[in-house]
Amino acid sequence: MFDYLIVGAGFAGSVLAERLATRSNKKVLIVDKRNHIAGNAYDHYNEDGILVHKYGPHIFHTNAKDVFEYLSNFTDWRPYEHWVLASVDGQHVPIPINLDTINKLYGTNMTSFEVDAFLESLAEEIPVIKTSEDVVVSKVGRELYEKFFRNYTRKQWGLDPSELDKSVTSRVPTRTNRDRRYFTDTYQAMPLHGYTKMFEKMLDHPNIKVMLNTDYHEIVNMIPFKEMIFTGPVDEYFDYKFGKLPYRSLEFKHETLNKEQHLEAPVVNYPNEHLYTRITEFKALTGQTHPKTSIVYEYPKAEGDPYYPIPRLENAELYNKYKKLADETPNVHFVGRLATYKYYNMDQVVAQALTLYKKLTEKGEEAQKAKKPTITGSASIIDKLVPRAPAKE
Ligand SMILES: O=c1ccn([C@@H]2O[C@H](COP(=O)(O)OP(=O)(O)O[C@H]3O[C@@H]([C@H](O)CO)[C@H](O)[C@H]3O)[C@@H](O)[C@H]2O)c(=O)[nH]1
Repeated sequence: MFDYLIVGAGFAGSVLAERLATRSNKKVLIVDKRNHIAGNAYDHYNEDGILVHKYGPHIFHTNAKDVFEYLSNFTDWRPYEHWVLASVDGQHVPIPINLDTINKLYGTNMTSFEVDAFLESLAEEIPVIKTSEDVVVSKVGRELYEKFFRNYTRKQWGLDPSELDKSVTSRVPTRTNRDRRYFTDTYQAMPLHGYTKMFEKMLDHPNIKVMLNTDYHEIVNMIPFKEMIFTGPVDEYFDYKFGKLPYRSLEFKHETLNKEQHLEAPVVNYPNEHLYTRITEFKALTGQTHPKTSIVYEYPKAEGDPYYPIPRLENAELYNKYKKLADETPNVHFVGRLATYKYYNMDQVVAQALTLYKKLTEKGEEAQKAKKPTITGSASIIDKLVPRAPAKE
């Protein structure tokens, strides 16, 4: 009998497996359809010996000290601050838009103050910011919106930014200084030996059994367990009872080139050219030295493995119906990007999983308390006399 069946060995499932097994001494079975752990963060050495991210670039960044410290139990880190160029008007310029972007694009030599005023002169007044178009147009105006955001977003999501929630393009700031970083979080780093090695360490415990190449439907009625943690698409779990939740998928075209470096930046975005959105050069992220280099092109598509929940009102309304059902389903816990239909970054998924772990242990402790005899009161006396040992790491 397993205490928990965990469906999905990505961040959400693996964090919970690790906590439940090592902190609460629970017996855990974690299953994954794919032939590997680590979910979409899976990385591996390709046939030329270059470390690549099979499912596109994964760059760790967080402001949450507890999340960073938690993951640091399983990996050392390589400090890495991500930066990106966008191919616009035949030039490669920094994105997020900053002082250098504007000067390069317009052939000017403006100061920070001047760029600030320039952007303000372009910005449109939008009383209530609702959509991803509003976010950008209200900060930098329509021309820059069209150069950098409109077509990229159409490619990436199959929707116009005016049809997407403001949260999508709000992920990319606008700056009037020369800061070229994609993220400004306190902790920005890549796992020194890669994500898969970090996951291997998380799941390396006698209480955890890992079953790969397994759809949970194949085993759910054969293997006894007490509770389930589900990290797959929530609509799939409920057999699409209310209809399909839309997800955006990606196709990755990996290539290895016979030269040391290919791109000017770790990632180059292509808002207005090509069918792909961006190219990533992995050695720039991992710091690996190698005479060849590996890159990946990302082609967004509607069908295929679900990668991105699509943030817009009608989808949130449909998800809420599934959420209600999920909340009413006893002994099944839904967590992660697909199961809670949230466009979360890796650190947010880890935080969500740690929060669920806390909730599960509190629930367990309450159940234990409820089982205690009520008439003798001896347990509480013992509790007072014998201080509890601190929980082991
Ligand atoms: O040039 C651009 C860039 C972005 N957009 C629009 O903004 C949306 C959010 O962008 P981003 O946060 O980069 O999206 P994504 O989920 O793909 O980010 C992950 O990729 C890496 C890294 O950023 C790669 O450089 C990182 O690990 C993740 O955060 C985007 O969907 C567009 O709608 C735009 O229009 N033009």
